[in-house]
Amino acid sequence: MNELEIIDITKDYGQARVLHPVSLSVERGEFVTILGPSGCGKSTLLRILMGIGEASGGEIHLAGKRIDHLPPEARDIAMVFQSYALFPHMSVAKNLGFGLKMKKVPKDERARRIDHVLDICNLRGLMDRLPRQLSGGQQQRVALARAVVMQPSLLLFDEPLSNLDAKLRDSLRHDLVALHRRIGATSLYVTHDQAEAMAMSDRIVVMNAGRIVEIGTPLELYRAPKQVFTANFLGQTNLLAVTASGKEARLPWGQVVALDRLAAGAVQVSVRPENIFIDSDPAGAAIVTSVAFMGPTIFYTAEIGSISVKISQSGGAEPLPTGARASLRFQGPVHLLENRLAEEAA
Ligand SMILES: Nc1ncnc2c1ncn2[C@@H]1O[C@H](COP(=O)(O)OP(=O)(O)OP(=O)(O)O)[C@@H](O)[C@H]1O
Repeated sequence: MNELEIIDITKDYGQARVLHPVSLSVERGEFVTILGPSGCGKSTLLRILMGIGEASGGEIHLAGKRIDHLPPEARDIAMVFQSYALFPHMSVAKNLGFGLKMKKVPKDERARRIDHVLDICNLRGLMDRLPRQLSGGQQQRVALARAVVMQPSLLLFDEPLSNLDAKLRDSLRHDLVALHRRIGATSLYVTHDQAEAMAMSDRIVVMNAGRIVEIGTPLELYRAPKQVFTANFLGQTNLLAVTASGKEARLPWGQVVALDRLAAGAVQVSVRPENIFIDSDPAGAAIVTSVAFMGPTIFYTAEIGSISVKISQSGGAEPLPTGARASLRFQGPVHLLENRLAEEAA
């Protein structure tokens, strides 16, 4: 059964529509990420879910109950904020107990629950500290524990790791997903960081300009994106204009490849840099225009006529020099892209 149902939620500011009808179902226990660039409407949607922002239309159902008309405290949702939002004058233990006290949870039940989250969030030794006596990563663990201790039907995360350095972010990312699985929570996580979304999520919801562009598992969206926006936003890609005939198309370097469905005429395909192989070839159609050695990978750009192609090669080959002639060979799936957003905007 779906734990969360968002049905045709819209948001208008005066004449400006910042959320077009957005619908999304999240299953119980799922970890779903909303991924999109700044200004796409992620925070607006989160605020509406939380009840701190009002929708212009639509419905929200959580655990079988309609909640969009309820105040935040009656929604059974807990949120972890980017800024931690801990009470500065309260110890860790008091921060964890505050929400439970407000909900009039009996004292012994409170103590039991706090005891449990201190363990699972690895905070046992810090329970008497004030927030200012904690590192950023520790504060974020307290913020997470404070949400988890409420045992909500839904956990919301608003870019909770973006204030931390890269290394800490990686390890907290891992802890957070492990905790989500351990407590069997249903989680909706908002980020603009595609690597974070790929690493953590059961499914990713790609948003742009107030609309859901595409929904899928990280693997589906990376390997077989349907929309140009998704192909571009998740990792690096080459968007190539090709001419299709039946189930075949010719890539700019002359190679004929099979398409995943029938098409005719001018179409766009997404070809990932790691699916193109480059070889030194004095008679090749490509000229290497840049080379960046990154340790395990070499990134190239090569030109074929007026088309520039990105290639990434791993496996320890000797880098080709700039200016070298080369031949390119594609291996992997070729997925036709639709351009629904451009059509809608037109
Ligand atoms: N009070 C407001 N009045 C008018 N427009 C607003 C208001 N608040 C937000 N917007 C607009 O709504 C759109 C969505 O904003 P929102 O904050 O949800 O984006 P976001 O995806 O969360 O971006 P970021 O990652 O930068 O926080 C933006 O175009 C923003 O300018």
